[in-house]
Amino acid sequence: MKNYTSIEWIDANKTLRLLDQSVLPAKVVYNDYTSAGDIATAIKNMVVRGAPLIGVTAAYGLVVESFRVKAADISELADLIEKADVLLRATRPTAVNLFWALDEMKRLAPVSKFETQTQYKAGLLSAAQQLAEQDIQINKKIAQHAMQLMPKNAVTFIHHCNTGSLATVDYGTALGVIRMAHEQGLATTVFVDETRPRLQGAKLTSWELKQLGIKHYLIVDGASSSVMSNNKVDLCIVGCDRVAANGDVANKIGTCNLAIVAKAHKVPFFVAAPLSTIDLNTLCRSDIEIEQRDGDEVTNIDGAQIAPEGVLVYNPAFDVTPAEYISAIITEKGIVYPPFQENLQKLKEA
Ligand SMILES: CSC[C@@H](O)[C@@H](O)C(=O)COP(=O)(O)O
Repeated sequence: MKNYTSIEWIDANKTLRLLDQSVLPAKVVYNDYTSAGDIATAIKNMVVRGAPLIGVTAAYGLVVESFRVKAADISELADLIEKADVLLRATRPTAVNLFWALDEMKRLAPVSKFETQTQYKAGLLSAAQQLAEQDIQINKKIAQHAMQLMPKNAVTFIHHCNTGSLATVDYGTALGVIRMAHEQGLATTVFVDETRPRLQGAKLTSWELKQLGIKHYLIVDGASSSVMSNNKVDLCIVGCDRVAANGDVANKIGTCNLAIVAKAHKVPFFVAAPLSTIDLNTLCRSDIEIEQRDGDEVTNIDGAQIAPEGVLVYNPAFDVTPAEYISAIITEKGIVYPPFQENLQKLKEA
């Protein structure tokens, strides 16, 4: 299997290399970035996407900016990094990993810790590298914990959006679970929601599963009830962009529909989430800002208009699945079951 890296630091020219996810699977294109402004645009335009990858990319946004700008002294450099931080925070509002990663950069590499600009830049780089490396280890731990939820010999999943190597630094969260099930020898089948309007399932998840050699069927989002009626589906598994303190889960639009259908068919519904996605400061679903995106995403597919000119479009990029539809949340520290309010708090404190 060829491994396409979603993100790579090129130290020789202080450049961040990102796989352009907006043109996959038709083209495999890497773009190099040397400014926080261009990285902010890449996040906004979904050249990179997926909550954990957005966070790590933003962290590197500060790093490239530190090498790009010319500051008179370390305090001026810190001001310029702060401006970049503000710019990066304004890109996508729902995935809490973005804010978490930028907060982590301040915690791991506070300017007060350094005397020179050179030291500060090296500190920012090392912090971003730490976040990137840790993401891979966390994903593998999530998958390891999830293995206890798998049936013995064969497993059939329904998966929504893309949560694989492309949505993370590597391995993936929900797709990492699927990948580990396959690696451990279970006969693995995945029904892949195409995930309108951006088609992350059709374009990205099928692409990843194909490279991993995992059997999968691409389905339209509305097919999940039919699939659950006519096939033995063991479980639904999704990633997420933010888990509120009460266990409500924000994820790609359509996740809540899938969860409701799963409950009606008595199919367990699991969420794979690193601790960085659990935000105890967000109390419940009404506290989560849902990103609204351009109507063109709905009226056009790959540049071809499919709806009448001027049609009104409502295009929320995410929905929130109420906690009562979620069987468990799988984290790197273990599996959290209801009551989520109490158990998420305990997990974060442990
Ligand atoms: C491990 S990725 C988890 C989520 O970020 C993923 O399910 C998702 O909703 C991605 O949305 P996207 O709009 O493609 O960034």
